[in-house]
Amino acid sequence: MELTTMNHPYPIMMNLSGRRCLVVGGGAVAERKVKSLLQAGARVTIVSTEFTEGIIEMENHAEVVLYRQTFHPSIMIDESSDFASYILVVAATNDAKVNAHVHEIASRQGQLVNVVDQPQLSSFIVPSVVRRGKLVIAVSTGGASPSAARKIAQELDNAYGEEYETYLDFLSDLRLLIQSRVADKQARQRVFKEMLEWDVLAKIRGGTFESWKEKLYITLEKEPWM
Ligand SMILES: C[C@@]1(CC(=O)O)C2=NC(=C\c3[nH]c(c(CCC(=O)O)c3CC(=O)O)Cc3[nH]c(c(CC(=O)O)c3CCC(=O)O)/C=C3\N/C(=C\2)[C@@H](CCC(=O)O)[C@]3(C)CC(=O)O)/[C@H]1CCC(=O)O
Ligand SMILES: NC(=O)c1ccc[n+]([C@@H]2O[C@H](COP(=O)([O-])OP(=O)(O)OC[C@H]3O[C@@H](n4cnc5c(N)ncnc54)[C@H](O)[C@@H]3O)[C@@H](O)[C@H]2O)c1
Repeated sequence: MELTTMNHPYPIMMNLSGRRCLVVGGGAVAERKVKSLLQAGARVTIVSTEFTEGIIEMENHAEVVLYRQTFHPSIMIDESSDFASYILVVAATNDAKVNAHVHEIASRQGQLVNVVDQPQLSSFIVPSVVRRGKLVIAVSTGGASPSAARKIAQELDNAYGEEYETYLDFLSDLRLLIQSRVADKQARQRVFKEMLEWDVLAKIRGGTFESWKEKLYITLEKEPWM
């Protein structure tokens, strides 16, 4: 049997902060997609005949709007309505025809669309994700086995501890400092590589990181930087 999902997916990290997204359907799958959209800072409108308890609780969230109604194309087409201008659409009902209809309208309008029961129609699929502050690890099987994607992500979840959040914040701050102080591109890149060899993670785990960082910054202040 041939795999009908994506053979060459293009992985991207999208900035959805403040962007409007539409989820059609209010079951367990819709709830999972809404949660991940909210984590990304999106504003989410959910249209469904019924909602899970979890989605109803989300109504208190400032970025969530619920409409209890049957899907109708005007929801997505009518420019004057509250529903227009979604950057991203998720078709998550348990009715394949409705999901296909949502897909058809979204595609016609050039919107990105995820169809939860027909991956072959989707312009994007959702990976399993592990987050440690600025570090985001996304695992996808291109739809071949969502449960395998989840299992692999759980393995990575165990392998990459909480210390990675502090570590990435440190690398990010230091990188900005070096970018502002070291004019020579090659010299900058040497320092970036060298930074990765310092055993910072062990220092974070061992509780000596803050005092070490303080000393490092004092030393760096004295550096001639060229
Ligand atoms: C990663 C994750 C993200 C998320 O949903 O947020 C996600 N599915 C997750 C879990 C999961 N989904 C399913 C099971 C049951 C076991 C099983 O069937 O394996 C489990 C396991 C579980 O629940 O533990 C069933 C299932 N999933 C899809 C179909 C339809 C089809 O294949 O036709 C069916 C069959 C429905 C049926 O037959 O009735 C389709 C998709 N699911 C995807 C993503 C996309 C491909 C991802 C990839 O492979 O890269 C894709 C293509 C579209 C999309 O949804 O974007 C999330 C883990 C979140 C986490 O990490 O916690
Ligand atoms: N992508 C995935 O990760 C994944 C995982 C499991 C299942 N699925 C598929 O996703 C589908 C949805 O799963 P679920 O567990 O959330 O189903 P569910 O039955 O719990 O929820 C379906 C929701 O769709 C709403 N709905 C149905 N018809 C509608 C309409 N015409 N207009 C508006 N709302 C409508 C219902 O009110 C309900 O809230 C399943 O049919 C299954 O095929 C996908």
